Amino acid sequence: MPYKVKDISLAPQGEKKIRWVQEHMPVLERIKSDFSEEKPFKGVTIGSCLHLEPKTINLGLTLQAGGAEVAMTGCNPLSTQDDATAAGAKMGLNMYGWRGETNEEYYENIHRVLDHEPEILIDDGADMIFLVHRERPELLDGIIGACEETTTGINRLRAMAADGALKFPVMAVNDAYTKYLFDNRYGTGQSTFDSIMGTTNMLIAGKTVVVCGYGWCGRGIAMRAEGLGASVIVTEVDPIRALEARMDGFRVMKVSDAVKEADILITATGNTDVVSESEFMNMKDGCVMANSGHFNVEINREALEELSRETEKVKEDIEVFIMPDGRKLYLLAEGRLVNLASERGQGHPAEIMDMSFAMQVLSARHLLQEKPDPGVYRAPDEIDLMVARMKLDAMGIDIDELTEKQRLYLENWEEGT
Ligand SMILES: NC(=O)c1ccc[n+]([C@@H]2O[C@H](COP(=O)([O-])OP(=O)(O)OC[C@H]3O[C@@H](n4cnc5c(N)ncnc54)[C@H](O)[C@@H]3O)[C@@H](O)[C@H]2O)c1
Ligand SMILES: N[C@@H](CCSC[C@H]1O[C@@H](n2cnc3c(=O)[nH]cnc32)[C@H](O)[C@@H]1O)C(=O)O
Repeated sequence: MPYKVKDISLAPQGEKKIRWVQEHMPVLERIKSDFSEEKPFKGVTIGSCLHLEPKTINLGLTLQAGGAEVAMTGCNPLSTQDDATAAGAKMGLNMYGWRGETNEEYYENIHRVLDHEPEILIDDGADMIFLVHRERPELLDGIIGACEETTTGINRLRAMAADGALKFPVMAVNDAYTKYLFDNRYGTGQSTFDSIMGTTNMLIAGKTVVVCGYGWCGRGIAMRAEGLGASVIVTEVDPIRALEARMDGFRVMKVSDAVKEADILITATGNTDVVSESEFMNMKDGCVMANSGHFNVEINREALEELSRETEKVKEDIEVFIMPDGRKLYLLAEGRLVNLASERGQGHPAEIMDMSFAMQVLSARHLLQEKPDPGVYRAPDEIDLMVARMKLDAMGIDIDELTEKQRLYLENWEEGT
C-alpha cells in the first residue's frame, strides 16, 4: 500500500492505541463485523480527509472491512498522530500525513488521496470537496458523493449548493442527532478542557472562563467549565442563544467587556475575527486563549502578532505575546482547534466518535445505495435512530416502547379535556 507518513517504525505503538479505542467503540465494531459479511463497498475507493488519530484509523478499518480501498489524509496540519498513521499504513490503508505539515504539504497530501480517484469522499471541513471542485474537476464525474463531518464544512457546502457550484451529493453527517448532540456538545466540552489542562497544567477552579459562541460546542464547553469550578461568561451574536445561555445560569456580555475579566478565553463560533485588535487591547493580563471552533481564524493571530512588542514560544503549544504595555497574552496551539491540534489533544473520547463515525460509514453506504442528485442532505432518521439504539444497547440501557393505545392517543386530534 502506498503511504507517506512520518515514521513507519512507530506502528506497534499506534496499533496498541487503535486496539484500545476499538474496545470503546462498540457501535462501530458491530457495524464493522456486519460490513465484513455484507461487503457494501466492494470495489469502491473511499478517500477521507479527517483528523488522523486512532479512532479515525478505526473508521478506515471499518470501511476496509466493508470491501473498500481506503486512502486517508488529515484535515488539519497539526492534528495527526504519527504512530496511528504508521499503524494504519501497516494495516493496509493508503495513508498520507504527519503532524506539523506546512500548508503546502497539507494540500499535497489531499492531492495524494485524490490520485486514488475515490468514488466516495469523507471530509471534515470541506477542504477536500472544495479542492476536487476547484483543482481536480476531471474527477467529478467519477464521484458518487461525499459525507461531511462538521458544522462549518456543512455551512461551506450549503453555500456552494446555493451558488449551483456543488457537483455531487453530500451527506451532512454533522446534522444527525447522534452526531451534534453528543460530539459537538459532550465531545468538545470534555476534550477542550482535557487539552487545555494537559497543555498548560493550569487549575480551572476559581478562574473566569469566557466562551465565545453558545452553539452545540459552546454549550458543552460552558457546561464543563462550570463543572470544573470556573465562573463562566458567554458571548453571542444570536439573541435566542444569548438568552438561553443566561437562563442556563451564565453571565452574558459583549466580547469587548468579557475580555477584561477573562483568565481563559475559548472560541467556538465557526466565525472569523471573533477576538481581534480591540479585544487584545483590553484583555486581562495573563489571559490564555484557545480555539475549539474551525480553522485558525476565530482568534486573529496576525493582529495579535502585529500588536505585540515581543513574542516567544513558552513551551510546546503555548505562545506568549507581550503587549506594548507589558501585558502577557497566551495563545494555545497557534489558534487551531485546541482539542486536536495541541500535542496533548487526543480529540473527542472514543465513546463519542463511536457514534459520529457510525453515522459516517452508514451515510456513505446510504449514498452508494441511493445515489441522490447533487445537494446537501441530512441522513434519514432511520439511520440516526439505528445508531442511537445500537449505542443504548452497547451501554446496556433498555427503554420503553409506546403501547398501541399510546400510539393512537398521540396520533389522535379529536380527544380533548
Ligand atoms: N473542536 C471540535 O472538535 C469541534 C467539534 C464540532 C464542531 N466544531 C466546530 O466548532 C464550531 C462551532 O460548532 P457548533 O456546532 O457549536 O456551531 P453552532 O452553529 O451550533 O454554534 C456557533 C455559535 O456561534 C455563534 N457566533 C457566531 N459568530 C459569533 C461571534 N462573532 N461572537 C459570538 N458568537 C458567535 C452563533 O450565533 C452560534 O450560536 C464550528 O466551526 C464547528 O465546525 C469543532
Ligand atoms: N479542518 C477543520 C475541521 C474542524 S474539526 C471539527 C470536527 O472534528 C471532529 N473530531 C473531534 N474529535 C475528533 C477525534 O478525536 N477524531 C476525529 N475527529 C474528531 C468532530 O467530529 C468535529 O465535527 C479544522 O481543522 O479546523
